[in-house]
Amino acid sequence: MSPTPVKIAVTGAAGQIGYSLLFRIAGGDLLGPDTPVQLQLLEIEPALKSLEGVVMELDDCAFPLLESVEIGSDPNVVFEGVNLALLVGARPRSAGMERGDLLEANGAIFTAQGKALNAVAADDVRIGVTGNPANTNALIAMSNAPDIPRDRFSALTRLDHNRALSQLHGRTGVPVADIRKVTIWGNHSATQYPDIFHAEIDGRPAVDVIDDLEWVENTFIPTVAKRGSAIIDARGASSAASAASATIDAAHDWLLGSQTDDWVSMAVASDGSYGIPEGLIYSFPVRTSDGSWSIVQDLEINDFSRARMDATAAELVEERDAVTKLGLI
Ligand SMILES: NC(=O)c1ccc[n+]([C@@H]2O[C@H](COP(=O)([O-])OP(=O)(O)OC[C@H]3O[C@@H](n4cnc5c(N)ncnc54)[C@H](O)[C@@H]3O)[C@@H](O)[C@H]2O)c1
Ligand SMILES: O=C(O)C[C@H](O)C(=O)O
Repeated sequence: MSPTPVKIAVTGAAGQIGYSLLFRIAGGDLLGPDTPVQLQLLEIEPALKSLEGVVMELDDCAFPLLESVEIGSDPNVVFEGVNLALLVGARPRSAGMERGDLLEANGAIFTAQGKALNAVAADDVRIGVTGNPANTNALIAMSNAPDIPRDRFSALTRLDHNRALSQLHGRTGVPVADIRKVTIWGNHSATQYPDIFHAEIDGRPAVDVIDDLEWVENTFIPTVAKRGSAIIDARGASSAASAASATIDAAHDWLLGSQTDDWVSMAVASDGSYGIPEGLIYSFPVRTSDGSWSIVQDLEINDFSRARMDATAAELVEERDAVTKLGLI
């Protein structure tokens, strides 16, 4: 008997990330080669025609695992029974738009989507937020879905984690598979803190292998933290295929588990670990297994790390205060 199909919702499905993400999911990259998937795709009304074209292409791939595709613009219909919701669609920042305007525009989207998930998603639903500002969008969705346990929400910092691995590989030549225990702390923004003080490269402490704290502080950290902007400058559009790939990595590891001798970075509701205010959606080092995650505990935090972890937490507190003032949470 073939396994039960998994219903996966993707929002912003006609967008750039969607154009990579949907094909990877349908090809089995998220849940493996034995699990059929049913895609339930949400877009705004004006983008539905374009999404129809994407669905024609999905059909034309004849993916053996893709059981069905439904599209629509009403989250209360599209989220019906979903086991996994990947919230990618968001309003991009346009010229002259302030951070507060972006929070407000996206706040409306994530309020409605949180309520819809609360009403119609499956009991085992997991929700991954990629659309920016990802951490605070996840906070808004979580706050508007009181019946869904808080540990079912996460925001994407896996792209930052992967970027950190790649930079360390570039510096040392060691394959990314042999670089472990890198952490992204905090917000998916330029204040994030990519931390290598617990990392291992080829089984040795990363700081010993790198042996250049000036490079860590002035090259590694800013390169990872500002990589999104560098890609926008180069491509004229924000990262899409790499963001889709990280969205897949994050959901795959969440649902199927991550390696026990490593960890991944995921922005999840803080339980107060490491002194981070309770309830903030903050990126921590986590271990995952079978649809659950736990924050890696008892890492020693030096003064250099503490200052950066607190600075990115402060930005998230500001964002939380702004959306609280707007009545979104
Ligand atoms: N967390 C990360 O690592 C990361 C990385 C890259 C991009 N992003 C963010 O991901 C988001 C999507 O990026 P993209 O390149 O695909 O953008 P895009 O503009 O190409 O696509 C976004 C899509 O979302 C749709 N959309 C807007 N409002 C919607 C709503 N209420 N319901 C459903 N769909 C809606 C739009 O119609 C559009 O098709 C952006 O917010 C971007 O900043 C996050
Ligand atoms: O869309 C952006 O602002 C950048 C994006 O979040 C990224 O990290 O590539």
